[in-house]
Amino acid sequence: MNTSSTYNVVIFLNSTFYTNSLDQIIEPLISNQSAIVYLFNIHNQEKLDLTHWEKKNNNIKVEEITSQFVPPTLTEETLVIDALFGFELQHPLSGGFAAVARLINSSKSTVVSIGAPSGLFPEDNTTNNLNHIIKANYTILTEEPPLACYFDENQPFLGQWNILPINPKKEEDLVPFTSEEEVIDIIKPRRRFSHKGTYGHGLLVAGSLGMAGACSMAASASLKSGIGLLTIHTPLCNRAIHQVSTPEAMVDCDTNEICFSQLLDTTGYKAVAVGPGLGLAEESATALQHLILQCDELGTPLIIDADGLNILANYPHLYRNIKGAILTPHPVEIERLIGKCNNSYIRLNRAIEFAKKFEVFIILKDAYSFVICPDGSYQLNPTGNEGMATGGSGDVLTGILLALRAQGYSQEECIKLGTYIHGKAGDLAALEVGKIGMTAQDIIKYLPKAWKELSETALKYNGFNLFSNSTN
Ligand SMILES: NC(=O)C1=CN([C@@H]2O[C@H](COP(=O)(O)OP(=O)(O)OC[C@H]3O[C@@H](n4cnc5c(N)ncnc54)[C@H](O)[C@@H]3O)[C@@H](O)[C@H]2O)[C@@H](O)CC1
Ligand SMILES: Nc1ncnc2c1ncn2[C@@H]1O[C@H](COP(=O)(O)OP(=O)(O)O)[C@@H](O)[C@H]1O
Ligand SMILES: [K+]
Repeated sequence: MNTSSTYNVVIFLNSTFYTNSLDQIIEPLISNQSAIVYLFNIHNQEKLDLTHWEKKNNNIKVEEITSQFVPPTLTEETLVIDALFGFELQHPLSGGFAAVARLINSSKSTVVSIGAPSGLFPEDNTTNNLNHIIKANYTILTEEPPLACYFDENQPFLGQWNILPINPKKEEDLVPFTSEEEVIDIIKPRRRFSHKGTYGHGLLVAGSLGMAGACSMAASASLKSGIGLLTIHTPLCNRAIHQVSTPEAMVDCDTNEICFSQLLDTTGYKAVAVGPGLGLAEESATALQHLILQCDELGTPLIIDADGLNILANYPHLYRNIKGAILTPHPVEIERLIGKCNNSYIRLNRAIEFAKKFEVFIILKDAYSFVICPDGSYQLNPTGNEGMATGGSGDVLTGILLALRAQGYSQEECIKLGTYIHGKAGDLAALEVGKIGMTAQDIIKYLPKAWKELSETALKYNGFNLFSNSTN
């Protein structure tokens, strides 16, 4: 047998593999280079005969593997094509296939997986053997991505992935994403004869000594998302900061110099958001419990973020008092509520269980954020980018959500529209200033443009639902 070190391209091909990929993907990848195909004609399957293909391309040699095979030498220069398994696997790779995965993973070759990095399951990889999944540099998906593609821990297997939908999925099998059509149906126009009272008075309870910024960014984001009136409740030490940074907002100072401590009356507020930069002081924990009970009793729409969630996690008996609230945890914050999770799939499912059990709405924030409703349904948010991985981005989202709840949007409308516009503003910021240099303040800066573009699209495509949906 030839040693493969003489070949530029080494292909591991399974006979069950969708054969369209041969001419549509594999041939163009090989181009005119010398290539060897290790063809695994799997038991019980119809045999794949590549004799004709081999004859047509004289740079390609096909070697059928029936039992043992001498593993090829894979060098830094070799291009490895993994065309063994797509996303249909239900058991970890074993035997010879596991050995191939280990061989490829220990090499320095560039690896292109087709269909899936062989060995990866489409959703739940909890029972998988992670050492037996091929680590690709690039994956060419032959159908729309399953859930596993949106989880952080699977990216080392997938590498950079792209979709070439040779095998398009049925609508009902697609991972659900919030669409632009959906959000333009949600967004409401501003009435010509409206006033600040029309768009709600929101209360932002945020900030502490050293974290005026979190409060300030949430406040600015609210103000740039259409809120009618905004009151900031914050410790005394930050009063001057907010009066200067957001003069449009009123500042209601806590009696405590450095942290949130007062028992608040939420009467008169259309919505309350609590948490950004709040800190974890004991006084704040007491005041937060009171605030949660108040909102529950008065039915005040509530958004809980950041340290609000961190404090809440210490008082599980209060979970039954947050019915109808919106929670906006990042992965570390949600685990304080639902316990440590071994992977993103478990985390998502436990978050869904939590949403169902306590009838709350959750935005599980990450590179792809999940918006989860109490009926257990969820959607992924399609907007946003890695430039948003910077302190304060989440505080901006909280501000947006407060503005939307104050304006009367329902929780479901609010989480879908809010995450969408947050990511869109981030995308506009990235377009203008780039992903490295952008900050949370740039997301705020581009919020008005994001709202403008989305409103114009809404007006163009559905006349803004002027008659069915407007605030009056
Ligand atoms: N300028 C300011 O005043 C700022 C204040 N902040 C406030 O600081 C307080 C603490 O919040 P933190 O979130 O920093 O602290 P946490 O202790 O909740 O979480 C911090 C850890 O979570 C990790 N993490 C975050 N997102 C993750 C993801 N998607 N996947 C995996 N790991 C992830 C981070 O790497 C970090 O190690 C909050 O009240 C927050 O509002 C922050 O928002 C940053 C800016
Ligand atoms: N890589 C990324 N791609 C898209 N969005 C991101 C990315 N990283 C962070 N984000 C978004 O930025 C926000 C970060 O929130 P969070 O972690 O609470 O930040 P902070 O506490 O600093 O305000 C979330 O909305 C998250 O979805
Ligand atoms: K594959």
